Amino acid sequence: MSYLELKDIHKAYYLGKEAFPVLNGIDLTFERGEFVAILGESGGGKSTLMNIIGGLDRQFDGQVLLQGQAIDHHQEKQMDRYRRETIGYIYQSYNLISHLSVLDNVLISLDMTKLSRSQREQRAHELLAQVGLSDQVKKYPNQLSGGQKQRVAIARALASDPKIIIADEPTGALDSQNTAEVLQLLDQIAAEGRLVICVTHSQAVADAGTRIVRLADGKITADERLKTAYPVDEQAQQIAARKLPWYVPLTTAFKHLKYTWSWNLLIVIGTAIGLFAVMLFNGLGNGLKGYINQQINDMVNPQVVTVARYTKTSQSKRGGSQSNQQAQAQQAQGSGSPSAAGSATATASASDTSSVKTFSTAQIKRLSQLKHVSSAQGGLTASNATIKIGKKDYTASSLTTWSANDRKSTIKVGHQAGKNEIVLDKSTIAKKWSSKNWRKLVGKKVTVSYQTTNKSGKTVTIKRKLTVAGITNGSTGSGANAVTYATMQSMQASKKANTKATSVTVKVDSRQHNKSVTKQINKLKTSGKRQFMATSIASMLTTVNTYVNLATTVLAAIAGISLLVSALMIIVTMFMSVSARKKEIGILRALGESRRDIRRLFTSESLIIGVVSAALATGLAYGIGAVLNKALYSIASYNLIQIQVDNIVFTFVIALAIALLAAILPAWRAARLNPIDALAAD
Ligand SMILES: Nc1ncnc2c1ncn2[C@@H]1O[C@H](COP(=O)(O)OP(=O)(O)OP(=O)(O)O)[C@@H](O)[C@H]1O
Repeated sequence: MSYLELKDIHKAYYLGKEAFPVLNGIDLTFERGEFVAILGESGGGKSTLMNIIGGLDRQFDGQVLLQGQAIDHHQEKQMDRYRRETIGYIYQSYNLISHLSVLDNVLISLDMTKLSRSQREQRAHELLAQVGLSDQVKKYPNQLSGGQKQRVAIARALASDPKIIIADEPTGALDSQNTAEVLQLLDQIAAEGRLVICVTHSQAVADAGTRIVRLADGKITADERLKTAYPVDEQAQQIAARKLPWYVPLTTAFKHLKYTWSWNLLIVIGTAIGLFAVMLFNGLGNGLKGYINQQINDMVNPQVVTVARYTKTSQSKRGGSQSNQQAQAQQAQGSGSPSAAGSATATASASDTSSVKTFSTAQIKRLSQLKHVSSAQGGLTASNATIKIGKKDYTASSLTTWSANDRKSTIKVGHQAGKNEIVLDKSTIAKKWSSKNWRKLVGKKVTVSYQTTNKSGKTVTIKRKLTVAGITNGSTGSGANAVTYATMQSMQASKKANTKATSVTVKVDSRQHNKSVTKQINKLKTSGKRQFMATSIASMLTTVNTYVNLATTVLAAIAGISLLVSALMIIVTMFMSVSARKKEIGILRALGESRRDIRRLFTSESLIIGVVSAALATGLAYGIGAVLNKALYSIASYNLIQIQVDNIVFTFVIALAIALLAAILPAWRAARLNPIDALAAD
């Protein structure tokens, strides 16, 4: 049984339906230790035969048997394995990978062996020393002479310890001295017990071997033995082969990107700009939400639910929408913007504390006993009060009782009102009194008066001298001009007007329960009738946040269009890369890499571009975000751009998704390339 046997090999190339026969029934046997020259004229079919022996060509008739076992050329995986384990190629045009160093060109083949990393490096160095290139390992192929390149190719062909070396015109591009050296190396390789098959049209080269096979018109015309084959040590262990580990295409991709870094940098910058824009808008969304929340929380207590009595008439007149409910509740409590409070006067609060439904003590108690409620406090409101300071009158659109909803932080000077004291609004009262010395109002006595109806329905004027305890700057109007509940009750009582609460401020034990407490209160019924109408700042915040989210998502989506451009850029780059690297693909396939390995190589390149772009985008977003925050701080006293971890994660996920999608087609195309066509590429 011969080591390698060719049985009745026929091969024809087709142009359309027309067949051009190249090999017309080749029968040959080869043994290890032989250095066989296949000699023939140009176009005689030598390379075609080598591609069949080497497992690159699968379209032929006949059989190739290795140690008596027929190789199934239609089984892709078996062929990959055959090339990986058994065959080593040496080409006329060297076919080194230009972006890998001399050492890496040899290591790329060793990566498909089971040797450890250090053993692989050691073997690569030994092989390069064997071909006389110890001092050239760090160079790249374009820094070598032709003879040196061919010696690197020989070292690479031997790396995985294959038993068959196929050399296709290995000396075709070399001068006589390099030719002699390469032939000597090939002879040494045969002497190691390998089968060397060398294609040539030079008789001198053929004479260096142990046997000459002549090929003409697709047939063997002569088979001549010059020397006996070298003896073979059958006991010698072959280095075990393995499939290419997943990380090797990744590192090869990285090396290629590094080699062509200037071009790739442009792609990375282009992609990063799109990602950066999306990230910045998301960061702006976070900042705006945070800012709005902070502003609202500064003015009102988010742990508070404001309750008014439910009235059906107002409900049906106003359509009963939630916003109207809110308006009514706010009106009863005296909150809402100053203008809103003013317009409310025209409808319900003109009747003030007399016609607005009031709360009984039992009702307030009922509210205070609800789940997650820590306290419930009644409040009164009067509209269009007159504040007389000295001899001048000032109009306060509302006078309310200070509640848990009012923030102490809104008191700019002075303190909260105590008994027979009042806090006054800064812009509508204090600053009108004196734009410079408004602070001096604290401690002064003012006369507060307003009209209301008493219990018998008569209009009465309530008047009381109060001391200014502080000045507030609460732009919501609630608590802008406020007294204590007790003070207001005593003022109302002086003219037999209503002293019962027209609103109740309910304090919730934690912010999360705000919504559920609001719901609970709205559902409370007595004799089947709804009693209360609750509203909370938390629901307002939710609405505001929804709008901000919507706006920033739209902005981020617009910025996201640039990501499409990024994706196209990566696709184009990958397609160009595949076209430019056809030869490399052919070399890797000839070395035994599978289609999957080739797919991984190009997908890895795309993914690396994606990850580096996302990293650059993150850096840009943080850098430019910080600059913008500094510039805008004077306006809002808040960092308006807040990039969070989830924004970064989102950016990386998007970048990887784009890179992956962009890589699919080019990587698929690369993997589908016919290795012979790929090797023939310029
Ligand atoms: N892909 C192909 N499609 C069509 N014809 C082809 C193809 N490849 C090779 N041929 C033809 O097959 C014949 C044999 O080519 P092959 O390359 O095997 O010859 P060769 O003996 O190696 O020649 P050379 O010494 O010039 O390299 C030639 O006539 C060539 O034109």
